[in-house]
Amino acid sequence: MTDRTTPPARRLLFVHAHPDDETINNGATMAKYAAEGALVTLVTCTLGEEGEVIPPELAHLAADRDDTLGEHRIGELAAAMAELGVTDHRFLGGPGRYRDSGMMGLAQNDVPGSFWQADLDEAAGHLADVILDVRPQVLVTYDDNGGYGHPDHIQAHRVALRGYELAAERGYTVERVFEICTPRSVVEEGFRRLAAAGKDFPFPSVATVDDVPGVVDDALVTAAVDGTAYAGHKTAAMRAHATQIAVDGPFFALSNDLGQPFFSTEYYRQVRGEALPRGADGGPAPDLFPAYGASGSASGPASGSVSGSVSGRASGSASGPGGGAV
Ligand SMILES: CC(=O)N[C@H]1[C@@H](O[C@@H]2[C@H](O)[C@H](O)[C@@H](O)[C@H](O)[C@H]2O)O[C@H](CO)[C@@H](O)[C@@H]1O
Ligand SMILES: [Zn+2]
Repeated sequence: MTDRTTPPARRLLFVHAHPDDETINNGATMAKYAAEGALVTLVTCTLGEEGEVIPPELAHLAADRDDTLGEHRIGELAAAMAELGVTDHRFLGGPGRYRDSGMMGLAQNDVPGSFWQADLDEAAGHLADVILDVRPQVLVTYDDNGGYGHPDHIQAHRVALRGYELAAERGYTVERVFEICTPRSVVEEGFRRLAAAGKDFPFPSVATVDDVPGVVDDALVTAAVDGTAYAGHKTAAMRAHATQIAVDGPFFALSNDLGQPFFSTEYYRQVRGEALPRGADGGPAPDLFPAYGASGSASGPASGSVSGSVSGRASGSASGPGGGAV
């Protein structure tokens, strides 16, 4: 239980699959809100035990060697959170409760105790406990494909939306739920920037737009959080996840060595709650909380709300439990 006599006015909950996803997807957003005095809570669903290992000197940590990568990534995550100024980070059901399921289609998907095999309501119940403890106004997770079809990302989405429902049944409704996304125009510009780097590009191979998770048409983007001022914090936090991420200038690569552009503005699509007002220019809102202009030009809650049943089956060969609506 969190002892908060007077919790910060603004409280956000991020639900992620592995240590590193929070920084890759929301590092600048988390640093921004933490710096502004909001309570930023991260729930990570696995320890990332099945990940690959970039530094050769740490290769022994891998699941098929010492199988101590999960423990090591707890330390990486703590270091990354320190860089972002995030002090409340938890593992769903406690460290090691749900094991990394590996990439879609691998045998690890079917291992008892893997997150992909989790009982949805049990896992979502753990998240609802956190929601009732923190009482966030904002919840952030992946889209129903987990961004790129990883089983733990898909399951994290399902657990997040089901946890939202269970918390509401227990008396607390999160005001707004957002899915992580990236507008197509931004991704394309990022790859143009990458191509312009030419021979100075630091990685042996280049990712493509299709390698970027959660790309959506620009019109579907609800909020764009400008974290430019926190780009250094995000970069440092990515470096803290040294077994998973290599950073070089404005680019980064995962263990697949596919260089991709780094973004310090991070994007969100609202899927639950009262519709967030558009930005002053009619574009995406600049904040995950409704702004009320000092001029009295209240841009308060727009009319209408966002709802829908969340469903989706994993892409790929594994047919994980808990498929269907959540
Ligand atoms: C960003 C992310 O979700 N990383 C996951 C992912 O890691 C990828 C996986 O090892 C793949 O085989 C590599 O080609 C790719 O470069 C990695 O990013 O899956 C891991 C296993 O489930 C997970 O631990 C890691 O956090
Ligand atoms: Zn992940």
